[in-house]
Amino acid sequence: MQQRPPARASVLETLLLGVTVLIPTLAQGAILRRPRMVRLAARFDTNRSANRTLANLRRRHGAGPVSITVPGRRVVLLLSPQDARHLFSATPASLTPANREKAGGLRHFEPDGVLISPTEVRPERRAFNEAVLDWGAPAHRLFPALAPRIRAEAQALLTRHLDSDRPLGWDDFSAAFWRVIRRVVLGDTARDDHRITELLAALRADANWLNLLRPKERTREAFLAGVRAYVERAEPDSLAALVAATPCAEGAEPAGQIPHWLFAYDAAAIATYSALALLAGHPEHTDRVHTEIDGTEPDQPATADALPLLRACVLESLRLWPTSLAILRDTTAETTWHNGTTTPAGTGIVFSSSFFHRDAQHLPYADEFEPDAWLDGRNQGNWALAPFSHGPAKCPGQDLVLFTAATFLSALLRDHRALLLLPRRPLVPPAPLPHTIDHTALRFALTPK
Ligand code: HEM
Repeated sequence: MQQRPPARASVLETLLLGVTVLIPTLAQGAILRRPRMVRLAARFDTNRSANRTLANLRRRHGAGPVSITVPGRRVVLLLSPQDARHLFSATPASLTPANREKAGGLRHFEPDGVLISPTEVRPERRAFNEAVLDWGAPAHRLFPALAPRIRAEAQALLTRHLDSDRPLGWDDFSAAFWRVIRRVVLGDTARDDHRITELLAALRADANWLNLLRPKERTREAFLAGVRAYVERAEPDSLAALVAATPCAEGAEPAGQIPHWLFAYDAAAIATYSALALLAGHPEHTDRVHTEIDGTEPDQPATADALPLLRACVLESLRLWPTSLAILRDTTAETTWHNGTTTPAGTGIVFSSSFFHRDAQHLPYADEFEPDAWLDGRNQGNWALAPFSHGPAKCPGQDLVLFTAATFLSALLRDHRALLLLPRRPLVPPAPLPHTIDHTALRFALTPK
C-alpha cells in the first residue's frame, strides 16, 4: 500500500492555530501558570477559540491527523478519538512521552523524571514510580495515615476563613494545599518549608520557556539537594520514606522521581478549587455530595468506594478545565493513523486535551457539569477523555490525587456549603460552562449547611 502523509494545514490555518492555540497556551505558562495571562485568557475564553479552530480544521480536512509547518520541526495535530487511542496505547513502544519540547521544559527541575527519560531507562523508573505510588492497588497503603493530616490542613483553612471577614481566596487555598503536598511527599517537617516550593517555582518559571533557556544549575542543585535530604530523613508516613525503603533497579534514580510528584501535585490544588466552584454552582450535586459525606466517618479514607461522587466531581473539573492543556509525544518509528496516513519517526504529536474534553461532536454533555458520566460508564473506554492520560504512561498518581482532593473537599463541606462570590458571571446552568477559567479569581463564602 502506498504511504500517504496527513493533510497539511494551509498557511492561513497555521497562522490561526498559532494565534488561537499556541500563543495562548504558551502565554498562560505550560509548566507554571502566569496569573495575569490566565486572567486575560479567561476574559477572552481563549480555549473556546482554540476549540473552534480545531473543530473547523476537522470539518475541512476530515478526522485524520493534520500536519502543520513549524520551522525545523515536523508537528502533527490529532483530531479523532481513534487516533487518541493509538497515541496512548502505542506509548512508549513507538511514541515516546519524552517529547523534545516537554523534555526541554521539565529538565529544568526533574532531569531524571520518568516522563522525560530515555527509552533505555524508562522501564525501571516507571516500575519504581508504580511501586512507591501503589499503582493498581485499591488504595495506597499510606491513606489511613495521610487522611487526618489532609483533613487538619483543610480544617485550619476553614477556621481561618470563618474567623476572618474575608472571602476564601486562591492564595490561602493554595498555601494550605501546598502544606498538604509537602507533608504527603516529603514528610511533616516539610510542612512549612516554603523555600523548597519557591525553588521549584523559580525552576518551573524557567521551564515555561521550554528549550529556549538553559537550566539554572545552582538553583536546580539546591532544589534537588533539598529533596534528597528529605529522602535521607525518611519521615514515617511520607512518600519520601517509601522512596528510601523501596528496592529499585540500577538507573531508577529514586529521589529523582520526587520533583515530578511535587510539580504535578500542584495541579491537584487547581482541580480541587475549581471543583468547589462547580459544586457551588450546582446545588443539586452538592446535596448529593453532602449525603455521600454524611454516610462516611470523618476518619475514613476518601477511596473510590467511600466518596465516588466527590471524586467524580474532581475528575469532571479536570475534564472541563484540564490542567495539562496538551499531551505531547514524539514518534520513534513510522506511525500509521486511523485514516491510513503515516508520519515518519521524529514527528511531534499533539493531543489537545482542552479540545478533546469539550468535543461537542462526540460528547453530548461537552460543556456541562456531568460528574455522573464518570460513574455510570458513559466516559469509560473514551480515550479522548484523558485528564490523567491513558495506557502504559498513564499517571500513576491519579488515585493519590483523587484521594487528596476528596479528603480536602469533604473536610470543607462536611458541615458547610460553598457559595461562589466571584466571578460575577455564574458557573451555573443553563449557560454553557466557559472553556477557560481563572481559578485565581474564584472567591467563596463557606456557610453552615
Ligand atoms: C491533578 C493532578 C495531576 C494530573 C492532572 C496529572 C496528569 C498526568 C498526565 C496527563 C500525565 C501524562 C503526561 C504525558 O504523557 O505527557 C501524567 C504523568 C505522570 N504523573 Fe501525573 N498528574 C497529576 C498529579 C500527579 C501526582 C500527584 C503524581 C505523583 C505523586 C503524579 C505522577 C505522575 C508520573 C510519575 C507521571 C509520568 C508517568 C510516565 O511517564 O510513565 N501525577 N500525569
